[in-house]
Amino acid sequence: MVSALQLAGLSIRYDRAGAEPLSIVEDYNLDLPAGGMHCLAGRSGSGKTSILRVAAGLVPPTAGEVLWGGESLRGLKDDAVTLKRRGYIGYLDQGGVLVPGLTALENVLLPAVPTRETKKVTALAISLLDRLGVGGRAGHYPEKLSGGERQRVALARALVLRPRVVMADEPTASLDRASADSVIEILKALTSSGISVLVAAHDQKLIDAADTRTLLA
Ligand SMILES: Nc1ncnc2c1ncn2[C@@H]1O[C@H](COP(=O)(O)OP(=O)(O)OP(=O)(O)O)[C@@H](O)[C@H]1O
Repeated sequence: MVSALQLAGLSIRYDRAGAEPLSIVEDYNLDLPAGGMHCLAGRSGSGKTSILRVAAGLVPPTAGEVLWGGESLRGLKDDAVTLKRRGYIGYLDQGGVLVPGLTALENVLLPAVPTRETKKVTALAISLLDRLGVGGRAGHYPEKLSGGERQRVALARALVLRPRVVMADEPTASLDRASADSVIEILKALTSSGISVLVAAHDQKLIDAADTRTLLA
């Protein structure tokens, strides 16, 4: 069966003026099946976000390749990667940042702006907010939401285009234990519906919840 996400022989290196390049990973491999959950763990600065960004096709690797559903991103132009990403990857930034002047529902609808299926997408956005337990907050602005609620709204936004793979950067950071636990439950529920999850985490409970993990040095 084709992996939902594959990182093959991946190297990520940053050039540094007057110093040796900073190597994040060298010849790193990851095979994430449909419905699998993998966690990138490691100290702050070990490279979790760097790997997520490369895996999401936001930045090309120094070497190696990224494959989504068996299709390599190598050689694709930025526009083509962006288009492919829209239908395939849902990305949840660190901190679940929302746009301040927009309601929770409007934030969730943002990735769908270029689509013409407004009614259908709005119905899906409302049902996602409901399922994530923040349906009653749809009309609220981000400053009126708790950290846990903002994180769920950001997760609904990452899901609104029905991605096959969700990538989440420390989705439980800065949440109290109860909110963090419910985000973990939601991520596990996604995997039960066949969505693959790649997370970066410090949170030991989230690390333990994953099927497989990489500990970055
Ligand atoms: N574009 C870049 N150019 C140069 N160095 C970078 C770049 N992006 C990240 N780095 C460096 O690479 C290292 C890894 O950063 P990264 O954000 O991937 O780590 P992280 O494990 O996600 O950290 P945290 O847990 O604090 O979020 C850090 O030393 C960072 O300063």
